[in-house]
Amino acid sequence: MNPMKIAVAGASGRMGRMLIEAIRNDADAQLAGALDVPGSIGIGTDAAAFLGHDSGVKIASDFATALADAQYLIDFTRPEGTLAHLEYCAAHGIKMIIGTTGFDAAGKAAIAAAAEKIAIVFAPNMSVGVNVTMKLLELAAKNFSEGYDIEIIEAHHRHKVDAPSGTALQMGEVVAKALGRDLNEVGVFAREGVTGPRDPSSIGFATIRGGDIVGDHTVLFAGIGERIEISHKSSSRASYASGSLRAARFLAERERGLFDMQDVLGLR
Ligand SMILES: NC(=O)C1=CN([C@@H]2O[C@H](COP(=O)(O)OP(=O)(O)OC[C@H]3O[C@@H](n4cnc5c(N)ncnc54)[C@H](OP(=O)(O)O)[C@@H]3O)[C@@H](O)[C@H]2O)C=CC1
Ligand SMILES: O=C(O)C1=N[C@H](C(=O)O)C[C@H](O)C1
Repeated sequence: MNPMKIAVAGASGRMGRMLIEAIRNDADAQLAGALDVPGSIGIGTDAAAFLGHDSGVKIASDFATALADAQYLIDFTRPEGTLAHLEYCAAHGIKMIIGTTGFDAAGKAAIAAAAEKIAIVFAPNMSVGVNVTMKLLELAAKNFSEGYDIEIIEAHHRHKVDAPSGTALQMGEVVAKALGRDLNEVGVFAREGVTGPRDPSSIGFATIRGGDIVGDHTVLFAGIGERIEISHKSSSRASYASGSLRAARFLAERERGLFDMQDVLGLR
């Protein structure tokens, strides 16, 4: 098999760098482009310079240069960036792996519309562990439908800009769906002052931001006389990068359509 020609958006970011390192270590993948915003610190430098390596790929800010040789774009940036890249990729037949979080409904609809033209994997968490945890949550929620209060607690590093995390929201959606509830109706995202007693159908969210926490998620099922906690903790971003490359391999045979990591991992 020829190596997959992969460009990375947000090349100077935490995930961008992790992806460039993962591509370098994967015999099936080749770094084919590196994209970042105008004015970003790495523009014009070699994309693998932080590894002390010369990849021959310079970080560029214009899409035509950065994506000229790319078959795939892996995008971990910001919603507005991803949506601009999406338009270009859909017009030029470049498949996308989207890890960015924090989209509103219109952004998600734009991704779904683009997937009629190109193949896309879009998931708030690319790690195998988190995606298996989603299945555990489905099972747990079905068995704790009465008498258990459900709260989702997530913790991330001080630089994270969106809350709750995309993963926490997906966990809430999985649990709500298993219980026949709508997260838009039962999600509680803030509590302060005299809140009154807890609505038993609610799903609460709590967010912690600090230091260099990579990403912790816990779903708490609190009953009378017992508590069940299902937790996942990331200690490195490597699992997100390896999951992204697995997603690219999954897209190799697909021309169009919207997929997530449950599809990639055969968990659906
Ligand atoms: N799905 C998953 O498994 C995971 C998802 N994420 C998500 O990925 C995203 C990025 O996370 P992280 O790498 O930590 O963030 P960083 O801030 O470290 O990196 C973001 C990168 O995107 C660039 N960028 C910023 N704004 C724009 C824009 N408008 N258009 C294009 N590029 C832009 C930044 O450039 P500059 O530095 O110059 O501003 C930077 O290179 C977040 O949404 C996060 O939640 C993170 C980890 C795992
Ligand atoms: O910003 C991060 O770091 C992470 N973001 C993703 C999210 O919002 O769920 C995934 C992971 O938790 C790390």
